[in-house]
Amino acid sequence: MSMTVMRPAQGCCCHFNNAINNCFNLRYRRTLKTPSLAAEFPFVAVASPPTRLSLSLRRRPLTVASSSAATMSSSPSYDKELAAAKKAVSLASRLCQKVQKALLQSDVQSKSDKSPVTVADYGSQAVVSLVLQRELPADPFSLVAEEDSGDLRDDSAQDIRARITELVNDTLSTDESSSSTLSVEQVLKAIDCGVSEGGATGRHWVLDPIDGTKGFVRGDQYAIALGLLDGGKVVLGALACPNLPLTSIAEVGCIFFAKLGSGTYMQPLEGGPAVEVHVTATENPEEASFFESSHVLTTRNSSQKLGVKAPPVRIDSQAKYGALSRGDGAIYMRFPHKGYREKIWDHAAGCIVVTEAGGLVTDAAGKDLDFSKGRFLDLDTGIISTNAKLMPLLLKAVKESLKEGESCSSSM
Ligand SMILES: Nc1ncnc2c1ncn2[C@@H]1O[C@H](COP(=O)(O)O)[C@@H](OP(=O)(O)O)[C@H]1O
Ligand SMILES: [Mg+2]
Repeated sequence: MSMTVMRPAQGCCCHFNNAINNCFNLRYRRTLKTPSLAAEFPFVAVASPPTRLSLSLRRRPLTVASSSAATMSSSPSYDKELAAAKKAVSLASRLCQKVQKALLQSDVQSKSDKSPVTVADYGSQAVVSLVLQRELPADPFSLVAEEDSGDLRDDSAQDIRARITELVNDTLSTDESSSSTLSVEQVLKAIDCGVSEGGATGRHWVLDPIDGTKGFVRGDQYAIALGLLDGGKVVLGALACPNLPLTSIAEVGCIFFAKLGSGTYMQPLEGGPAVEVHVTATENPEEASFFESSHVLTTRNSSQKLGVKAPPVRIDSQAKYGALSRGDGAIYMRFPHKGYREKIWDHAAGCIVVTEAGGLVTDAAGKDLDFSKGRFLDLDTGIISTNAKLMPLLLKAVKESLKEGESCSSSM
């Protein structure tokens, strides 16, 4: 099946860009609570006939492929791994959506009560671990992931263990290949598979079971991010963004997936045709909108030096990489406080999703991210991402800013 995706005009004025940014900020926030926001964005195109998708604000035609065509045109290796990864993050998303919905509907939930996010974090990790092992039984299994079951084994965590186990069993029962009901111990063991150190040799799955926990708790953006390292390189990624609008604000929930050398595709989380996506082709910094974390604030100086006029679009999690890969914005900058060590699960899936869509992801020195050094990224200050045309300008602006001493952003 072939379709046309509309991309935004490249020559729009800064004023328009500011409007876009403001709308993006709204569009990416609280999609779960206020799906009716669609009415507020008349320029956000809604896909009407099933054979034609319109990506909001885009004018450049793109190649679009159904998921089967996408698979056929890709390289033969890692096909089954990608299929397993997509299934794993999709099922984990279901678990997270269930917990988030209950969390947001609960009037009595105290803001300081971390248990819903804890339950979803562990549950998501267990589901991904179990699905990967079940789908790829012949492969040695190594998982580098954020959580371990240490705290859950405490006597006081009995209820939470039971709740996680129930959620994992409920979620897996929605998949036809699931058979037996798992015990608490089996679920804890699945979580503990995530202790791998990764490294430069062999294959290692890299998982953030809920990236953007702050966004998750607020009802905003979060992601289930899964990548596969082979020989220290990210060779595939599946990035589920349950609250990210798809083609219109009314349709929420996307999965981005990419395999080395095969491009990046976006698909509705609930299933449907996959669309090949590309980063924006804009060359003009004045037209560029940029993303930053909701709580790791980027240096203003760099964007000002670059000539970016639009205010930053703040969203949580690697949903930023997904949005960048489909050209929603042009730049992502991340400058954590001095001494902060970036973890590989916060960037592995997002990185390949952007690079396969034609973008670049580097540290502040312009070096590719190195995922071969274990659980942490070994990098120069910060992470920046944009298209190939803007990257030299962005690197120059960042270097000048760093030289002037504005090396660190504030963390909220
Ligand atoms: N002060 C800080 N500086 C940099 N990164 C931080 C941070 N505090 C938390 N993080 C990381 O940033 C991730 C969220 O990314 P973002 O800021 O883009 O939403 C968090 O992932 P989790 O939410 O999985 O813990 C966490 O790993
Ligand atoms: Mg994270």
